[in-house]
Amino acid sequence: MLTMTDVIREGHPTLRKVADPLILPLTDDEKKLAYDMLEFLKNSQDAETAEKYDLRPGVGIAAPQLNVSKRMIAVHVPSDLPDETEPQFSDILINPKIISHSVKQTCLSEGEGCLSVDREVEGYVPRNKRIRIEYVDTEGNRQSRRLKDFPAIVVQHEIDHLNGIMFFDRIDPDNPMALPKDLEVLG
Ligand SMILES: CNC(=O)c1cccc(C)c1Nc1nc(N2CCN(c3ccccc3Cl)CC2)nc(N2CSC[C@H]2C(=O)NC)n1
Ligand code: NI
Repeated sequence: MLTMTDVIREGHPTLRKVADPLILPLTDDEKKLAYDMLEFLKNSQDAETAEKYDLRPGVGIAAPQLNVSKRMIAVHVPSDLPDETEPQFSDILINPKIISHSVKQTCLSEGEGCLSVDREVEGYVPRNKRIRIEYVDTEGNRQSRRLKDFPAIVVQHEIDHLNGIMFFDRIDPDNPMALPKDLEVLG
């Protein structure tokens, strides 16, 4: 299983590289990494497992964060409804692409965290409120999804990792709490 020792941190050059597209079909190693990434997220969200293995909770992770410069991300966003067990969005996205997006922007009211960033970075991270993405799943099938709000923020944060972009690159250095017009703060 993956633990925090497998996650590279801010300053590691791989986090600033543009990752390579994956060639299908995935090799067995690539498939195993994909499943391990999704399992990491689920483990990190389970209080007992997270405590036992010292995992930081996350809802998204990108292969470059495991020092694998390939265009693959895993996302596991639980439902925010208490009695709902089905996640809002959970999948492994191979060669994901944002096909289109809303003009409207959004951001998390509490700012963003990242498994590769061991410090609190204040400030709003403006992102598209709605996105349409296309990707290939681990079985090689092309998928198309429309996402909005938190799941959309998470997928944009992880796709940024595939392009060497860190969330704090998107915070206005002069006024981190600046709210661009047409931006709706989430949560
Ligand atoms: C600096 N302030 C903050 O971080 C911040 C501070 C407060 C609130 C938010 C909302 C913040 N922001 C933020 N919180 C998250 N989590 C909330 C807790 N949750 C979680 C925790 C425990 C069990 C299950 C779960 Cl589900 C895990 C996910 N995740 C992200 N991001 C940014 S997009 C990728 C995603 C990611 O997975 N990061 C590791 N940002
Ligand atoms: Ni991150």
